Amino acid sequence: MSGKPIKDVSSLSNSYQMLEDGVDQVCLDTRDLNISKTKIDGKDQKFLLDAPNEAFGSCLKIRVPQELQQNGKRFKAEVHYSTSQSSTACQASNSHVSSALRCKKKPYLFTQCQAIHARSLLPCQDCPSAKCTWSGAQPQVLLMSFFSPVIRFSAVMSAPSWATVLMSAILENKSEQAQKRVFTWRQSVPTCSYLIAIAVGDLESREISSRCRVWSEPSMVDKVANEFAETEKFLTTAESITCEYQWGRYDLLCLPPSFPYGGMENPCLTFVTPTLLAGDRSLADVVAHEIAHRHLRWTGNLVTNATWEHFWLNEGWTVWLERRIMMRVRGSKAGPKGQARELKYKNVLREGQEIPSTLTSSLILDGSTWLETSSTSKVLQSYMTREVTTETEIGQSRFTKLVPDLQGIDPDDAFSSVPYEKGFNLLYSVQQKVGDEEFEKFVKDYINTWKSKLITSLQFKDFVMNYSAHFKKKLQDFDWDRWFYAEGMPADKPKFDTTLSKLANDFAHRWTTAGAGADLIRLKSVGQYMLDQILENSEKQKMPIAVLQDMDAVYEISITNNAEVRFRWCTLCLRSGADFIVQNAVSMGRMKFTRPLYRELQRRKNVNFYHPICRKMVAQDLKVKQNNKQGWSWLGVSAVTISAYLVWAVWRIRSRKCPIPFVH
Ligand SMILES: CC/C=C\C/C=C\C[C@@H](O)/C=C/C=C/C=C\[C@@H](O)CCCC(=O)O
Ligand SMILES: [Zn+2]
Repeated sequence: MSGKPIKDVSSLSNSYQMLEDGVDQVCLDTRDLNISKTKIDGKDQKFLLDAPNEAFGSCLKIRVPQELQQNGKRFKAEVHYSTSQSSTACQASNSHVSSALRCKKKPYLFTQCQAIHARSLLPCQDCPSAKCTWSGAQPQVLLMSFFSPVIRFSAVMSAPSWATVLMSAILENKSEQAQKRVFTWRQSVPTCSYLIAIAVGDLESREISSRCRVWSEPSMVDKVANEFAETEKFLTTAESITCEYQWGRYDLLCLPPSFPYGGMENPCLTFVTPTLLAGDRSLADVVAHEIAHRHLRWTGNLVTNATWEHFWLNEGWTVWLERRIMMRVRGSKAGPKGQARELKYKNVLREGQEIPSTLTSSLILDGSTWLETSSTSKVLQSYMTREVTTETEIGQSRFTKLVPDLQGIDPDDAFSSVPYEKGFNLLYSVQQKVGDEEFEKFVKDYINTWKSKLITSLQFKDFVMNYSAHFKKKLQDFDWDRWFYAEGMPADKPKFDTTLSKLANDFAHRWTTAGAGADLIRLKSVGQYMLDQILENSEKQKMPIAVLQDMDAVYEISITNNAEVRFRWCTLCLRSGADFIVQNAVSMGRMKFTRPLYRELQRRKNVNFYHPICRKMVAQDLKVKQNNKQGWSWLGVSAVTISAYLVWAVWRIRSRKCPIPFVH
């Protein structure tokens, strides 16, 4: 807690059983760990740490004595180690990380292990195919003991008496000892290393339901409880679509602003970014997404992609279920901002067709426009519509394959919205071909068949094609190879209702060309999509600052609490050179926003605020060399007071009344 991620030496103790003769070493993934000692059955043993590979770290090899090298032999291997400041899994700080939330008082530590960062927290088999359970044992700083083949490890953590330790597990015991608190955790569902998660800080909680509790720093906790008050409703809805929730508790931790993702489906304890705190629950679809991961036994946490190449099976399915949940929860009733929903569901009724998702974020609304127009997919989107031109783009285009080749590649480098949106498109396309009712039944059968198993894309294809004669017939021309292995979107994509997207395009066109007149837009969803379209148009033709001022007068965009809208607005303003907008910047580290804004900003300041994963990826985006320990080597170049992301609030037109709110 003093700047180093995990300060003291931890010991990790694994039990192994030989499954064949002649295995002479135990190999574990590590990255930037300081290994001091290894033991087999309590006796010191030699170990070897491979030279580090940039993407994958170093393999730790512990020598197994000759007498234990036969099939059936059991032994215990121990690793004594400490993490280092370069740990990409951890972000620890004394106070400044939380500053954007004005909770500067206490240190905070949190981890993010997906995809392959667990190895920088503990030596482990850091791949989705290795799962483990864990339970409490002797109190130690961090004791983890693994058993093979279904590995078990125990997690006992101590912290100062003001601090709370949380973990992606069920709390077994909490005790107070001389000026410290000791927490013991149990996870009885076999879980992959990428789902191990820890957070330590000055944390407070509020109960939402008998199985849901939200956590955050004290000054935020009521806001967080209000924003995520629908969590239990999402959970029960997911249960009605699929099956009973398996993980016991569903708690939610709202992290400091530097958390690099929207949400992370850590078992029993979802991690979420504070950028979801819109104040009106309008960004709760991310919570539905994380529930979809964990609630269902199959979309990620119980049925797991066998390797990261099949990541779309985690995320495409999760997006499908997230949208299903939101349809059920928000669809039938008009909410406080009911106009958007009403219009959407009128369209559904009129056309007898489902509009995917709530349209609250950048979505595929239109058969001819897919993917979000912002965020990480900017480059990817361009492949759908035009020829690839630059070398970087050629490098990236391979990741628009649903099943990319990740040989030798750090999964972080391949990450984009492709597995999410293209994956969803594939599933939705199958649904449209076989019919809604048949698909719903298929979903339940799929879950029951594959729960607690690993799955590859080809296994999925076989399962679908052999599911029933009806499926076989309806999908006889389905071009699986094109979906899996070709770049971009296949021509045979699902059809979506385009009413709203046409409306948004029309408004965007009017703002772009005439510079006014879009004042009929009352709907947040359309407004957001409209901004996407304007952004796209503004690549060719900058929006004049006067028009932006007009837009802000009409919609009051610059005071919205909706981070999705704010992000688009900031990008647009920056692109138009309206730098005066960004003087009082508030920093947020969610990569979805940070990376594109950094690309837009091309300015360099406040780097150490950001999470190590975010720093790495942004450094790549900007093609600069990163110095892990001190932030970026180019830090300090800029004299301008601009942090990276959400850049907020100085400028607002006060002289004009805003007749129609953008809907905040
Ligand atoms: C082809 C796919 C390659 C790799 C997949 C595995 C992991 C990628 C790695 O970079 C980690 C991703 C973590 C994601 C966590 C949560 C997301 O759902 C958040 C999405 C973006 C956001 O909303 O901020
Ligand atoms: Zn997900």
